[in-house]
Amino acid sequence: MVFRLEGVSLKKDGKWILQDINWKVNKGEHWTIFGLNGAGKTALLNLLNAYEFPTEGKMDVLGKTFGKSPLGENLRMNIGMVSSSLQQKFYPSDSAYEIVLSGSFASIGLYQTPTDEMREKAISLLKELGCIEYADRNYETLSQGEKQRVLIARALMAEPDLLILDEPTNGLDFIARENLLEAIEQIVRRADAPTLLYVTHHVEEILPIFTHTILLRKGKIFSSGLTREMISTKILSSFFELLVDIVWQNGRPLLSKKKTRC
Ligand SMILES: Nc1ncnc2c1ncn2[C@@H]1O[C@H](COP(=O)(O)OP(=O)(O)OP(=O)(O)O)[C@@H](O)[C@H]1O
Repeated sequence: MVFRLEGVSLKKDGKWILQDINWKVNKGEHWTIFGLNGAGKTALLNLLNAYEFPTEGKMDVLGKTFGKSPLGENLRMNIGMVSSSLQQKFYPSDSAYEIVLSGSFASIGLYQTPTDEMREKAISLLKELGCIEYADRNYETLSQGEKQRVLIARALMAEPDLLILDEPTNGLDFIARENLLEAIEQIVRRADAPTLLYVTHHVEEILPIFTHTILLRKGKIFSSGLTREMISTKILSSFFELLVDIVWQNGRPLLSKKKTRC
């Protein structure tokens, strides 16, 4: 088991942000968290990263029970996180290579001396994620898509058990998005592949590697299970409260609004 939430609810400033979340993720599964704006996706990630604690319910993440073992940094060393808010935190003059290396120490900036092994690993990850040609370029000069690849390589440096990709395609054009999705698909082919958690509000980004999907709406689980069952015309029409159509093409779902007759 990678993590389990049982009856988890989160209240902030008097408002229930998440309610009665029951969710179990097993090794070998890769999940998408699909929800509209304000559904509670970020709140859920903050719980998994132990930045927040549940107001009610029980949580086990990577063998640590919330409320029993010391969490925080300890847990976060095993969770890789890539998000647009993280993108802003790096020093603009650090090179892509230095940023990837800093993943070994889970630090923003490089303050410790990396070993030869770390350096080799960083170069190999830069190659794997297709960023070797801009490895020496300053972070600030990289495009949005290039930055995301570098941050994924950085997250993989620490060999996390769980890799969370929080809307990684934000701001990418079609080609950059598809290239990034291809790189994400390659991650699960690694011998030490982490469990992937992919957060999105775009159905078409749900790749065939994502075996399971959780549909989150208004702080509650609307439905969860096998992606092929969740991403259907019937379930999504009910989820959106709007008649939609899902067509599968090349293993990917395409969403459109159903035409209603006048
Ligand atoms: N401190 C707070 N006090 C009151 N409401 C809050 C607080 N923090 C978050 N919320 C509300 O909780 C809901 C869920 O927020 P969250 O950021 O988790 O949504 P999200 O699914 O990540 O949305 P988005 O896709 O837009 O990023 C939102 O309605 C948000 O306004």
